[in-house]
Amino acid sequence: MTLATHTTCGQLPAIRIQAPDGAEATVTLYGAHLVSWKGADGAERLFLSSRSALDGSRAIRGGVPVIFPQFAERGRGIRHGFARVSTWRLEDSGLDGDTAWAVFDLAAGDLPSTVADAWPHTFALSLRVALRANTLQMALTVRNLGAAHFPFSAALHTYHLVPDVCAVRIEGISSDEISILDKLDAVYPHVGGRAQLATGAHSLLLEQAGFTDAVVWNPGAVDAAALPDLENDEYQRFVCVEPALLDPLTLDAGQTWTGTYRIS
Ligand SMILES: O=P(O)(O)OC[C@H]1O[C@H](O)[C@H](O)[C@@H](O)[C@@H]1O
Repeated sequence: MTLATHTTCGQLPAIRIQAPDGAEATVTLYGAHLVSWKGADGAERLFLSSRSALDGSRAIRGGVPVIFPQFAERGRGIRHGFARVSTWRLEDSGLDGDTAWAVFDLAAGDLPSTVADAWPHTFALSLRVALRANTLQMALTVRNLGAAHFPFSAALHTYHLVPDVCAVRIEGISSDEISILDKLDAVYPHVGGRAQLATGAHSLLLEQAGFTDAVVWNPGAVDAAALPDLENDEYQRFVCVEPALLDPLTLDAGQTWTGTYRIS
């Protein structure tokens, strides 16, 4: 049985990962971007904007953008880094017990010279996506294959699909329960690593390790209207709860860092 098959999402080549229990995920090679995740119950768990570019001309709006090596504008490089707008490679895929998985790689040599010149470090990234039943696990690994250290930030900018953002409740990230009345763009440093997201449809356990921080984002009506790749009312259908490593971490030559995000 083939568990990882080639497909497309819009004009983008993608890989569909299917677990024996029916859980499935689709990852575009552009950005190693998880654009769809369905649990074994068949229900979609991720938001994807109906107006997202799906042709490689700009970052995908929705799913799980991989943020590296900088978060937002916290650095001199392109906004949220180059990983989400680079073309990754499917490295391997398989089945561990009931868990289907695939690994995507991006290395310095894959970057166009304009990007590589602006961030001249010998790195390798890998994203492992694994699923079974109603659980998704992502692991982002950064390797320093060069002779000099480099600093980086990273995040898995997850757009959780919700029936109505007003009904969302998040516990475990802040001392107070988080709800979204209008726009929210909040950074929570040094989180404990376990949070509960009540979407209104599901209660999800969010577990992160390696990523020290969390960001919760919803643009609200006004900012959503200014985003060209989001329908005006679509902000009501997602909340981003993002495991993040915001303060740049310095990775010495030969060192490896891994951040994980588990949603169940
Ligand atoms: O529009 P993007 O570049 O994808 O960024 C989307 C959002 O990402 C993060 O959540 C930031 O905290 C927000 O400030 C930002 O607006």
